Amino acid sequence: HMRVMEEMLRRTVAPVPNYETRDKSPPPPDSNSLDFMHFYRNLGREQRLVFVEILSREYGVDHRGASEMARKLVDTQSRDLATILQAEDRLRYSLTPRYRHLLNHISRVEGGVKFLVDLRADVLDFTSKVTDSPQLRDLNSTLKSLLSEWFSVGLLRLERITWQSPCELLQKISQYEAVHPVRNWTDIKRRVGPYRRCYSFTHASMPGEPLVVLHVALTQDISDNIQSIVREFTTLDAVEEVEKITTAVFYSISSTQTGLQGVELGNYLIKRVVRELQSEFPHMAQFSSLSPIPGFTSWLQGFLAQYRKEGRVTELLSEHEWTEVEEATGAASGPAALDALRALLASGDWHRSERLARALEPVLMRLCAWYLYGEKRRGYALNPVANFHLQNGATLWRLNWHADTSPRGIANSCGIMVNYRYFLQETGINSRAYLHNKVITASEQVLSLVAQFQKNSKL
Ligand SMILES: CC(C)(COP(=O)(O)OP(=O)(O)O)[C@@H](O)C(=O)NCCC(N)=O
Repeated sequence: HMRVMEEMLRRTVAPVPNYETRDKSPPPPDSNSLDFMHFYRNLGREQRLVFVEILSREYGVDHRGASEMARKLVDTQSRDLATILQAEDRLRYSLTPRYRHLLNHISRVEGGVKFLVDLRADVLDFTSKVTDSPQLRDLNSTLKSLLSEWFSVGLLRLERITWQSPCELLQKISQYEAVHPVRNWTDIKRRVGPYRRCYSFTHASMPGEPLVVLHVALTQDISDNIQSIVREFTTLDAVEEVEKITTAVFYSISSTQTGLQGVELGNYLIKRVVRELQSEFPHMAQFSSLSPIPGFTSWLQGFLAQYRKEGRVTELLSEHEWTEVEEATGAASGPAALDALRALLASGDWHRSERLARALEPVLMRLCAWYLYGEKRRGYALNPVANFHLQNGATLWRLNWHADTSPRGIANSCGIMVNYRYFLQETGINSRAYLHNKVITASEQVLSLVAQFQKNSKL
């Protein structure tokens, strides 16, 4: 197969036109791109990896040519500006990988942009799982830079999905819903019904394909639980009373194209929807997410195990809290009580006991505040949803106990949900503070929960 692949690449990846005639040379025939796409689509996963490795290795930058241009540029430093600019442009041209010309040609044929989105999804998959080849990383960054230009916010179209949208679009929206799964027609009808909005970004190169989907609830205050949004049986044909709409609650966002990861579509969509809602409801004053906290329970299990191993069991809960846990579980004190607690958290059973839930609320709330505010990965919030909203400039605003009482909500995050609030005048400052200085903007409620955690763990 290698020979067939190499033959296909030789035939379809046109040589780089030389610098002097680069603007005059005719583009290669569309058939080159179409043959390349057709060949690639018929390869299995392993073969695709081999194919893109050859593409990235043999059809990248001509390193010798680039270093030659670099030397020439150094030699022209004493010359006039026009000569220097010319030498710089030659160097720039020599640093363009040969496959970038191919990717540009592919983007111009029917279905080419969608092909490149899917190609990047494969490359991301390979670089994250299989190989760490620097050339493959270069191919990924070339694809990402091209896609970021083509999918820039000015070229995206905002679409509102309603009950009158085509069935196939409503079905896609239901299937893409990654945060609170849609179970049936009534579900999706509610999500696009009264006091709800559903928006997506689409792009001319991928007609009918929602690239990222945002679900919004229109309310009178910032929701503190998801049941009132996805469960409550509001009459599906109610007429919206504008005076009841002062707040927008973003309760689900999902991007649908893996290959567009890093293009920040979700961030752009939230900002665009805020503007859309402000024009529909000029008096709208509050914008916030109601977000899950995926990973909190499993993080907590590891955290408790760590404290048990270090014999610091008493530090996590106060005397009184341990007593409550021991009485509610009948466990002995110390490590045995901690093991009982971990077993309860693993099963979610604690949630059925009113008394135990009341005893655990302060403990789990301050541990969750610490998880969101204090736990980091490379300096940024460990929790991916927190990281996403904080990058957008949102404020870590409020933790909500008993916010998602579904089995999934209890299992994933002990039923706790969080509001990342968008104070529109501050998102720019907050985003820069977070991205440049890793500063998390948090509310008094969150900071006091974090302080309680820190006080306890210094006991
Ligand atoms: C949260 C999402 C929408 C952010 O996407 P986006 O703004 O495009 O960020 P990025 O992928 O460009 O970094 C995306 O990461 C996603 O779909 N996550 C899974 C569902 C969820 N909301 O956590």
